[in-house]
Amino acid sequence: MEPAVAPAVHVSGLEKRYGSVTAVNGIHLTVASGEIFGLLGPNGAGKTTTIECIVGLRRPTSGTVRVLGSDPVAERDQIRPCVAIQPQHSALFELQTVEETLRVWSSLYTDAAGAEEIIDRLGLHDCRRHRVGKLSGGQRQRLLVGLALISRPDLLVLDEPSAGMDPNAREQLWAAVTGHRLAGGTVLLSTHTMEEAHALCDRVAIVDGGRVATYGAPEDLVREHTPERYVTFILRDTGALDEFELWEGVSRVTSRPVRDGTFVQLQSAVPERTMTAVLNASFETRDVALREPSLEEVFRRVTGRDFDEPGARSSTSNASTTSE
Ligand SMILES: Nc1ncnc2c1ncn2[C@@H]1O[C@H](COP(=O)(O)OP(=O)(O)OP(=O)(O)O)[C@@H](O)[C@H]1O
Repeated sequence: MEPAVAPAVHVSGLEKRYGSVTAVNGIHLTVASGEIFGLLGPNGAGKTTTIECIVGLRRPTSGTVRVLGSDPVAERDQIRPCVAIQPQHSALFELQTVEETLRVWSSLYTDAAGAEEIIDRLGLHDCRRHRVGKLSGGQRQRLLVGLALISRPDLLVLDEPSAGMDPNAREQLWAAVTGHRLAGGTVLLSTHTMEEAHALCDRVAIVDGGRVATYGAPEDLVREHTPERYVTFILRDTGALDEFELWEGVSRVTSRPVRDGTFVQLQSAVPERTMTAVLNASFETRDVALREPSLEEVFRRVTGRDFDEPGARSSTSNASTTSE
């Protein structure tokens, strides 16, 4: 019989308090070997603290953390060769070039990835001879992720890796993360963007107020928590807005002004019927579409508030971020 493989990460009842502040309030989660697992939550949800406890940088106030079967604080030396987290900016020498930095870090490990491999994987060709102090935020962020990849860790841990990246840089980062999983590695990352969680993660834990509100595969979470669909359209005349709430199956109406009318979103239990009603209505509409719900709706269902409310943040700009 095959020996049982320990999960990459197992967290049970994790609590972390800083004086009177409870940053993490009883988190339970398991990251399976070989998956990309995301901690998704707004500012201050407790993601960084959870990650710091997982990599052994902080000692939990209570609860259990196991990484590759070991206690990350008491058995730090055991997990150190197998786990990598992206370093802080302060670990870099501003006057070294990207290439020099990668070569130096690569020389610290046996069987490390070389500078060329990391430059390729993170798309750092254009800035390979730039001094670290002159890099843009996105380039520096990719370099930091590249440094975490150098030791070919079994578990790669990334805290908000795409912060400050433009869409191209983010695509390269995502390809590097997926490539690490394809090579047999496990990835645990935190993010505050729904889009990143959906595009990249096999499973996500939605973290809010120091707790996991729910977790699972993004598609499963959407299916489980948001059985309704959305009909969206541009309405020329807002006079009709009040009547939508009275329509059969419509449970939520959101709208926001756009250049030549009002963007309307109807949450409906009978979306096809709602769509037909919109198309056949007497008022003028355009761009009528049926839309699947996203993790944003899941967040609202499980926490009772919008992801982009004060105290939360969201960088998504798609149509689902409507205001009422
Ligand atoms: N060293 C600390 N001392 C006191 N409070 C802290 C400390 N670190 C974090 N906190 C508080 O704990 C809570 C959780 O913070 P944490 O950084 O873990 O959240 P996060 O989800 O990573 O958010 P962010 O995206 O802003 O980093 C916040 O209220 C934060 O202010």
